[in-house]
Amino acid sequence: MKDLKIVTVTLNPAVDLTLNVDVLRIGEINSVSSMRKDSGGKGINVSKVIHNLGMKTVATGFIGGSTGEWLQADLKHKEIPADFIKIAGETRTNVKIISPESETQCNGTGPHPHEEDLVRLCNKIDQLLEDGDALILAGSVPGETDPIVYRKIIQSLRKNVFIALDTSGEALKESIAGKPDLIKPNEEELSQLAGIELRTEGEIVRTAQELLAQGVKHILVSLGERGSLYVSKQGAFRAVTPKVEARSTVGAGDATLAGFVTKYLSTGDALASFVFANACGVATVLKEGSQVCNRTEAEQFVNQIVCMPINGVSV
Ligand SMILES: Nc1ncnc2c1ncn2[C@@H]1O[C@H](COP(=O)(O)OP(=O)(O)O)[C@@H](O)[C@H]1O
Ligand SMILES: O=P(O)(O)OC[C@H]1O[C@](O)(COP(=O)(O)O)[C@@H](O)[C@@H]1O
Repeated sequence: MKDLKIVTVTLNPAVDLTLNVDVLRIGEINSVSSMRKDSGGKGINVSKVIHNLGMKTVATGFIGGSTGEWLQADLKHKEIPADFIKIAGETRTNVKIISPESETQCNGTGPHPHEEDLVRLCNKIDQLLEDGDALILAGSVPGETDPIVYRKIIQSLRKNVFIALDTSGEALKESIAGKPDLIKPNEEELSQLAGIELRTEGEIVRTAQELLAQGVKHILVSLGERGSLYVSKQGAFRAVTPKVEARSTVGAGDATLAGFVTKYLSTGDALASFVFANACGVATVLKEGSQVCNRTEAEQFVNQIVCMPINGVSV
């Protein structure tokens, strides 16, 4: 069989600076007990997981300035294939403050690409992909960039590939018409897309079914420590994850997406992919900072994920 590959696109990468504090007091001087610096941004994290799972991946997108250089060097050190486009401006730094009670995130805006940078990116994606591969578009849209950007990228594709999208707000809304094969919103992102607060499992499933009608084939809604929901033509399913002592949930959504697409591309089994996705998510919350799971860590959780069909969806 051909060696399939997953290309990830991060329009707005970040260096994640994680500060661990024993107590966080807003408006006061806080002591940092430990800190770490990781390369981050959604597509980049997805590529890290795919690489750890043993599948071929290439990370692309936009980087800028010395922060971008650091990020690229870090990926090189981790032997993760990367092929980024340099743009003007400085790649952002996202600060995560973790205390025993809370996780606070301060994320930057990031430099925005010009129209010609986008053309270069679309050409690069086309060069990197072959028929049968997968493309994962993940993360926020930088600065003043038009939120239609992901739809434009999808529409520029000349290869027959599986397309997964993980973004939020206007960018998610504008991308649905591009008919990505899979989306992975969390509960809040799906509520924003629906324009109402989704309070019950039934409401989430019904919203997902409306998206199916609009051409999205797989909807994976992550619910943090409550696991996730999966909706496709096969039906609606719930996965419950085991209770663990989370060190940092940063990157858990990215690991979930990577787990699903990696398994789905190699097996075509959507439910096994859904279970594996959750196993990757749980295994990642046990890691400090923006570190992600490897295959052994994820596989340890597969048998502990309880996956069941959702029958008789109630409001
Ligand atoms: N505290 C937790 N305990 C166990 N599993 C978790 C926890 N937080 C997240 N997960 C797992 O990781 C997945 C993705 O996490 P989530 O926080 O929903 O993603 P996102 O970062 O995109 O909002 C969840 O669906 C679940 O499987
Ligand atoms: O692109 P966005 O939505 O601003 O998010 C960027 C942040 O998301 C992360 O990729 C983590 O994402 P998840 O916690 O959703 O998996 C961080 O590495 C990064 O700082």
